[in-house]
Amino acid sequence: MAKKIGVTMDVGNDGVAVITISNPPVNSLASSIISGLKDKFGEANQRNDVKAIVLIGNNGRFSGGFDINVFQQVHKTGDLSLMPEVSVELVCNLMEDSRKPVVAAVEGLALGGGLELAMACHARVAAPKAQLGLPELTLGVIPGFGGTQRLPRLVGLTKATEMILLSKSIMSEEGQKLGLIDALVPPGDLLSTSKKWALDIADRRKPFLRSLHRTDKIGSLSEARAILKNSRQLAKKIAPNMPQHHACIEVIEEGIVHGGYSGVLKEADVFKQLVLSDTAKGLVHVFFAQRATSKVPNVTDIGLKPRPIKKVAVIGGGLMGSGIATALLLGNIRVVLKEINSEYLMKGIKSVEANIKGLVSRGKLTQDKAGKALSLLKGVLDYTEFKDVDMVIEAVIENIQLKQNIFKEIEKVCPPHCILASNTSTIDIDVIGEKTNSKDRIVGAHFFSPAHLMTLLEIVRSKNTSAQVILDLMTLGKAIKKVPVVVGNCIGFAVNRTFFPYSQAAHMLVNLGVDLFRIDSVITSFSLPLGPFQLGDLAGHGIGMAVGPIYAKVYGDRMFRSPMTELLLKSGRNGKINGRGYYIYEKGSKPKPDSSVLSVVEESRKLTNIMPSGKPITVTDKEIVEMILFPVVNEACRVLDEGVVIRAADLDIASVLGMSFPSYRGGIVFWADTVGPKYIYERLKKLSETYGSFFKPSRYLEERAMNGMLLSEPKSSRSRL
Ligand SMILES: C[C@H](O)CC(=O)SCCNC(=O)CCNC(=O)[C@H](O)C(C)(C)COP(=O)(O)OP(=O)(O)OC[C@H]1O[C@@H](n2cnc3c(N)ncnc32)[C@H](O)[C@@H]1OP(=O)(O)O
Repeated sequence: MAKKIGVTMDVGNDGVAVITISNPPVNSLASSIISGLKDKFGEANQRNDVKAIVLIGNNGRFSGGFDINVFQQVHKTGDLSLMPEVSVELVCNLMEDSRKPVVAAVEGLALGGGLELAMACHARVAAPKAQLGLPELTLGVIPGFGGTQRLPRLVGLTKATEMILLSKSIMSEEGQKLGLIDALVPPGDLLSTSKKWALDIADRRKPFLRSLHRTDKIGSLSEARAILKNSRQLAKKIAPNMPQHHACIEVIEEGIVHGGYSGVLKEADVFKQLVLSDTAKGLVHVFFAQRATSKVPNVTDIGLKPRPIKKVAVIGGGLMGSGIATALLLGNIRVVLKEINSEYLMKGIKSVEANIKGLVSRGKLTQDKAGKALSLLKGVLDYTEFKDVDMVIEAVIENIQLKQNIFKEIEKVCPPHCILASNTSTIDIDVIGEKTNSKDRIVGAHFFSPAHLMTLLEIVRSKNTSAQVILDLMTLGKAIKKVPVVVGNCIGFAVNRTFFPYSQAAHMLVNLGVDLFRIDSVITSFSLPLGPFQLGDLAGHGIGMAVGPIYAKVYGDRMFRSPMTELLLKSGRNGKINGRGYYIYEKGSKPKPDSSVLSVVEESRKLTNIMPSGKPITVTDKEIVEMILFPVVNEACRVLDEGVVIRAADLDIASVLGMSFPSYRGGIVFWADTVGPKYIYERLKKLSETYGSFFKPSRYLEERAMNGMLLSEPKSSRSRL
């Protein structure tokens, strides 16, 4: 069916013009919609038969805001003139300053520019459960249609700054309590009530309120300054490396000090500067990249329908198994948790309960929902319950033989339609299923720890996995609020494989004489939440030892063999699990660098003996970032070259959600393209000449650098240079 895009106006006998935005699926404000709105509001203002106006969105959604595709066009071309003039021309002049009252009829959602249009109306009538918010900061910009000025005037400065800085949306019920929504009515009454409201304003039965002119919720200048001081502190904490939060506070302050209209003008200026920032480019890329992961060639485009998955068995109640079980339960899926003895089973169930309790105590889950989730869990010690499960997720230790045996057993006890998944983070899926006759229903379901909190789900497709199984798992992933990314089968898959050089490079630097705590601090300043050593502590060093040989077997030509992990374990430090690693972990306090670990470091340095002339090397912070992250980019190039991901943007999303690579840098490949493939290639070449093959540029990187191509360009495309 063709999409109907445009703005229509119907004028009724009652003298109300209903202006409707149609741009499926979310009625985003594309340039054509904006010019349509200008035309229709201009016409409504002129026409003598129009007394009042109602603005509504088609198909139960008011508007998802300005068309983010336009940002992408501006980023590609650098041409700011692609951004239509909206804030003054349409929002202030044609809507808010109109002599005819305008009422917004809000249903479904009013986000970003959508809410901003609604706030410029003289009243807002909403249906229940409509989502209202200004999420622009998540795209690296600020609200640009007057939202920075009107929201504080409608809900008060404290609530407005919280909603804008945290990009937190609210429901229309809360909106009504705050004064953002004037009336809440059933969806069936939305249009009629809005029309009546508009006529009531026109006939002076209700007040004709212009949001920008209001001052009743702003408070005194000193109160406002105190609130903005807190907001600045919040911004420093949540977004130390991003410009839009601070810029937004400045713009809000302008309006408080010099009046709303002055604020609107400053907002427009700052908005234009921010649209072109690297932060906006990275965040807009992430927005589209995340949505692109749902499009998997030969899976989502061949007319298959997902089969329902209602009951899942999880094998293993350790950290991963209990986390996966928690995620499934929270998604209303019945879970059978299997362990090998009652002690382990009790431990697993307790972990699930603790995960759920944690969510309740942090206010993320109601007691009611927690109870419902736990009622869906059943612990078992044998396979009886497996006879009617739709899927099994194996989450035992990384032992190939053990996994092979489990798959051989479950193949016999599960129904033929049942999906057989492994949560391995490393082992080849084909090898795991080698001893079965069910290769088409064997798949990797790689969750990231803690599995009930981390949103990435790597779906590993072996050469035999059927398209139906992939689609079913993608659908399940979405149902439990994960972002599924389909990847190819190889040791480490997309994320762990790309990032295996991360800790190795850090180990090399330490062995070359660089302070390990400095490395962690430089990397966290780059905005990764944990440096490589603290990350190692969190994962537990035993894991590193277990998977090291598996990686060495296939990627041995480019590995740095550091004795440090083994020495660390020998000295009784397994990381956070036992309270000691590179850092000391005590309940209730932040990890503290443990200076006594330096004796382990010294021992390692003696064994590797790689410091030039026995002296520590001197490096800048920038060089530390490059020596740690360029090898990661280099491995990402191999992942792209081998087609482990469908598109480069998938690896960006996987790195953001699986490794917490800063989203404002757009993900690992996007960031590398921003830095420049040629520069990265030249730096790696130089480093490999000095420090060996660990840094040797990959063929893919070399080709891209030589041909002036971006790493993200699809293989077939030609260089523009
Ligand atoms: C000047 C102004 O102040 C600036 C702005 O308004 S910037 C825009 C502010 N608005 C936003 O940030 C909202 C962004 N969108 C969303 O959060 C979510 O899409 C949503 C809550 C609206 C809907 O979520 P959901 O139903 O899960 O659908 P979702 O898959 O995300 O989106 C459906 C489609 O709409 C597209 N879309 C959503 N919002 C869009 C927007 N504002 N512009 C362009 N496309 C948009 C998505 O890209 C997706 O396209 P696809 O099907 O081709 O992949």
